[in-house]
Amino acid sequence: MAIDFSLYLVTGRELLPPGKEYLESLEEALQGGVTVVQIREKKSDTLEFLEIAQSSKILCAKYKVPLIINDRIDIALAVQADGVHLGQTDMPVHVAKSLLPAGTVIGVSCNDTDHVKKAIEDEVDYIGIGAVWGTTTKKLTSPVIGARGVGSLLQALDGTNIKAIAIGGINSTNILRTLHGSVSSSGHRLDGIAVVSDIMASPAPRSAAQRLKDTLDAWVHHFDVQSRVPQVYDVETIKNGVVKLMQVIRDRSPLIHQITNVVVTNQSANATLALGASPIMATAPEEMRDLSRIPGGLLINFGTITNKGSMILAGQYANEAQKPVVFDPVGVGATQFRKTTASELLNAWQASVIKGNAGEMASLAKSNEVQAKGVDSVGSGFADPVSFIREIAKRERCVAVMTGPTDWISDGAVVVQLENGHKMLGDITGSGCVVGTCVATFCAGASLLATAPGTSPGPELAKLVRGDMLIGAVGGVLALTVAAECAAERSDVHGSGTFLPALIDELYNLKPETLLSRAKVQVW
Ligand SMILES: Cc1ncc(COP(=O)(O)OP(=O)(O)O)c(N)n1
Ligand SMILES: Cc1ncsc1CCOP(=O)(O)O
Ligand SMILES: [Mg+2]
Repeated sequence: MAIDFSLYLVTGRELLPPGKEYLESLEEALQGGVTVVQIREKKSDTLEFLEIAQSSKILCAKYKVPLIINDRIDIALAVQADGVHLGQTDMPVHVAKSLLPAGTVIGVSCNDTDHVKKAIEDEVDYIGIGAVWGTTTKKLTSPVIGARGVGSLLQALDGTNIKAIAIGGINSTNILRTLHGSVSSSGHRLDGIAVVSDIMASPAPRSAAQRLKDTLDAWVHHFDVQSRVPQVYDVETIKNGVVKLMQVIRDRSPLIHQITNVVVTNQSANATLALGASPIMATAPEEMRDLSRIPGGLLINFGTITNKGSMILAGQYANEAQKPVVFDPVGVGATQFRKTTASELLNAWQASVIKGNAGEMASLAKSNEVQAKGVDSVGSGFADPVSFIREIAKRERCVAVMTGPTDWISDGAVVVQLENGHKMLGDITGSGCVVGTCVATFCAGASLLATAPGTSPGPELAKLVRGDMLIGAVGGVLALTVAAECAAERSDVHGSGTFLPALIDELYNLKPETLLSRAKVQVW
């Protein structure tokens, strides 16, 4: 039978809030939009499990929602359930199939690609991928895999008709990030999400289910619309978009929260001010939530990793607030600690933009084509930067920026090539970090523009953040590189010592017409 897996409720009677009856809670959840129900009774004896399954079946039938039984083939047979869900240590699929009537839906749990390969061989109907996030509902025996981990398992399903849902720690605040971040590079997306506590522990299961369902439906709609009508960018649209953002930043002075490294804190804050925005260089975990509530953007630069906990919290809160998160993985290839931390951060939140030099981007992509020495990139870069940057943007589900003598920016579809800048940028410390600051500032401008009163969220909902992050990224890079050209041409600049203040001056005085006339933009 064809099942709508979009909102899959797994029951957990032990989580019911005081005063809430199980069947009352289940009925409200069904009214809220649950599309499939799995009865999971880990502590009940057989008779109790059977009775719960029978009464649940009657209720599910009333709402025409299929019923699946967790673990127990005998109970599934006894209540004529629509399906069973089997874990890696439960009854093997081929045995279950031999016992159950033909057409019974079979789902299995998968935590790695070997599980997925086996599920394909076993010709199951769906897989439950997880745990995606941490959960207290079940004692986990395998590590959580994050949204990016779900994406690689989804890719292993390419070419099959097997449906996929994610499970583990999913709730109304992280559902969008789960859905968005788990789309594979090949474009394979989840068919649904499964939850226990977000619905079962709620005193208002109808609204809890409705909230999840509304987000799911909106996301699927935007995903489909977006893939059918890709955004069209040409050079004029890009340049005009950037100029518009310059004005928004100066008019509305967004707050740019920056967790950055000790080397560049001062010049980053000054660059932010020079563009007309307002910097706050805050690192205490206690203030991350409050800061996320102020419109603007977030920059996470891990040049000196001393605040990992705050980096995780700040990004998660920014995702919740649908604010841009710009990630600058400084020197990511230099140490194992940096590699692990980058992966931890990218698993904890969805970046809107990732910015790095060729060495840093190569390390993130696990490519050996470009090497790095410390925080610097070595050699002449990628043979095919257009394909490289497009692929990494697709894989990380965000805008990717690769800086260097030529800057490359992609949203996974279009690639923008920028040829501005000056070699003196390489003579001062932290110029790459300041590019990150400028990108975060322009992305914040893009976010303010998109959330202006009367503006509908539009397809940006699917990007986890409102606003055009591609234009934001291009704007940030162009502002700094054009200002660098102007600074280097000044007669009062004699070397790197006078270049840095001149660069801040030129950012401060940057005129739209200067940017428009100097910008060397090409679109691929
Ligand atoms: C939809 C869905 N996915 C995964 C699981 C976990 O099943 P399993 O690994 O067998 O663990 P238990 O639920 O039996 O503890 C699930 N139940 N549902
Ligand atoms: C059954 C199961 N399998 C993997 S995680 C999980 C529990 C998910 O519960 P919750 O949605 O409350 O995190
Ligand atoms: Mg099981």
